[in-house]
Amino acid sequence: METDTIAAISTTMGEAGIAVIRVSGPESIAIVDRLYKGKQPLDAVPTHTVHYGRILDPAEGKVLDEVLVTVMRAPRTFTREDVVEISCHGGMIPVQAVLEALLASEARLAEPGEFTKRAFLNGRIDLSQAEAVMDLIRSKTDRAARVAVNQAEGRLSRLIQRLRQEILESLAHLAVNVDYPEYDAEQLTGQKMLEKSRQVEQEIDHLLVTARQGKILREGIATVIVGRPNVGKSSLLNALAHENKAIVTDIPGTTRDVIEEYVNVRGIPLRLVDTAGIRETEDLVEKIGVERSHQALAEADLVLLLLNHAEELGEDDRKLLKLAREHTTIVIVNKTDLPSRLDLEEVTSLIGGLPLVTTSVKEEKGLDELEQAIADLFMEGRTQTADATYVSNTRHVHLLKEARKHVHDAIEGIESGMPLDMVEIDLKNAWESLGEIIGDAVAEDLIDQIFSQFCLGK
Ligand SMILES: Nc1nc2c(c(=O)[nH]1)N(C=O)[C@@H](CNc1ccc(C(=O)N[C@@H](CCC(=O)O)C(=O)O)cc1)CN2
Ligand SMILES: Nc1nc2c(ncn2[C@@H]2O[C@H](COP(=O)(O)OP(=O)(O)OP(=O)(O)O)[C@@H](O)[C@H]2O)c(=O)[nH]1
Ligand SMILES: [K+]
Ligand SMILES: [Mg+2]
Repeated sequence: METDTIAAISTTMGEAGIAVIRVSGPESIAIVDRLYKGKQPLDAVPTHTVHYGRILDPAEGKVLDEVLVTVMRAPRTFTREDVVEISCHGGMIPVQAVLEALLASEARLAEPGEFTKRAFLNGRIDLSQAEAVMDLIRSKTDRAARVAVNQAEGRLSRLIQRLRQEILESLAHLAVNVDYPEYDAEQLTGQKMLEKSRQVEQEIDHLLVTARQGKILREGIATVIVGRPNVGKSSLLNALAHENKAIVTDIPGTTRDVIEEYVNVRGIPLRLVDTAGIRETEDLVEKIGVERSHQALAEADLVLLLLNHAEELGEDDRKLLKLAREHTTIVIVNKTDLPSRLDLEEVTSLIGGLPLVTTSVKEEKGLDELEQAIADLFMEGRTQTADATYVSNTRHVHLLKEARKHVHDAIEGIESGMPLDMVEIDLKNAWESLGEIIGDAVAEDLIDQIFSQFCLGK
């Protein structure tokens, strides 16, 4: 149990309607009470009640802010410690002044994530739930937020606990077998362990399948728009972003550098990159832009390759098409509002099996089809249920893979007739790897590292 009392501003810095300072720890009520002037002292009020009053400068007695104070006594609080929240008028001066008065009065400034860390250390939530709180703050789409909320409420934790329980049951069979060999023949024990282990392996596999989608939900799909100058790349970025983010002109070579924008396509976050049109060029600035385009292409998860419906296929197009076939690419024939000069048959033969969409960004045609093509590629055609349990955290994915390997070793061990006490080691290892996901017996420095990634006041 921590003994010091921590305080931090828990709302966004800057001008706002109100700002909340959170104080947690054994002295939180006493510390705030020394600065607070209201109808009654805070140590006399019932728990989970809100009180109007003023915060005074302890030295000079001048009013720092008019506030509402919420008093919540342990253990029914966010941290399971005594918590006091002070709602100040928004605006940095009064909030900072109140915080400074608290710090001058025995409270310590909280480290990033320290409130949530205390909730974890005091056993209110486990590690994967704490990590989900952070994911929730950072989520960029509704769907990502929903996944994080589910995880914060302990859905992944319960699944992991169930898997660990299944492994424990296998181990228990073994223990019975060792203690009372006449009770259960070794072969029968092996058979039961095999069944259970296969089941666990399958469930871990299920979870790992969700990991790819989980990563997409968290980080977004690195998507690059490429194509010859003037095919409409920047126009497409603007259309997908529903905003004029990139400069569009009829002059080829308008985009000189890489432009990045987060867009949300049917709940899938794309980290969309507009690039300089790719062509052989002598212009130095443009040349650098073109090189960056090539680099963006190399790093992309998804390539949107634009061709011009109103122009014949050029050498640059052919080169790009060849490159694109090495990536996950959607070929887009743009400017279909203009008369056709593009040989679509040739395009079809050059792109192999790549999906092809025709658009007129100018007339806002074909954009739905494009969005559908993107969704098809990345949601693998499956409808997303809101209640699916996703793994989205790289630390969790790594540990699940580790656990899967141990379980697999156990299965192979049983199948090849290895002594069961050897198999026992593999299963114990699997049990431990799974335990690390929920923070069972993880090293202190890892915990510090995880929580330090949180924002201040969380
Ligand atoms: N003002 C304020 N709003 C907030 C938070 C906060 O700390 N303060 N939260 C902070 O992130 C989130 C809400 N999360 C919370 C989670 C648990 C408890 C809590 O007190 N849990 C106790 C009591 C539950 C009960 O009474 O039923 C517990 O679980 O023991 C409070 C907030 C979002 N909004
Ligand atoms: N007719 C027609 N014009 C379009 C369409 N899409 C874009 N344009 C026009 O084509 C011109 C070039 O568009 P941009 O979006 O700047 O093209 P870009 O590929 O980003 O060009 P660079 O950055 O110069 O490589 C602009 O005048 C756009 O208005 C379309 O579907 N039909
Ligand atoms: K242009
Ligand atoms: Mg452009």
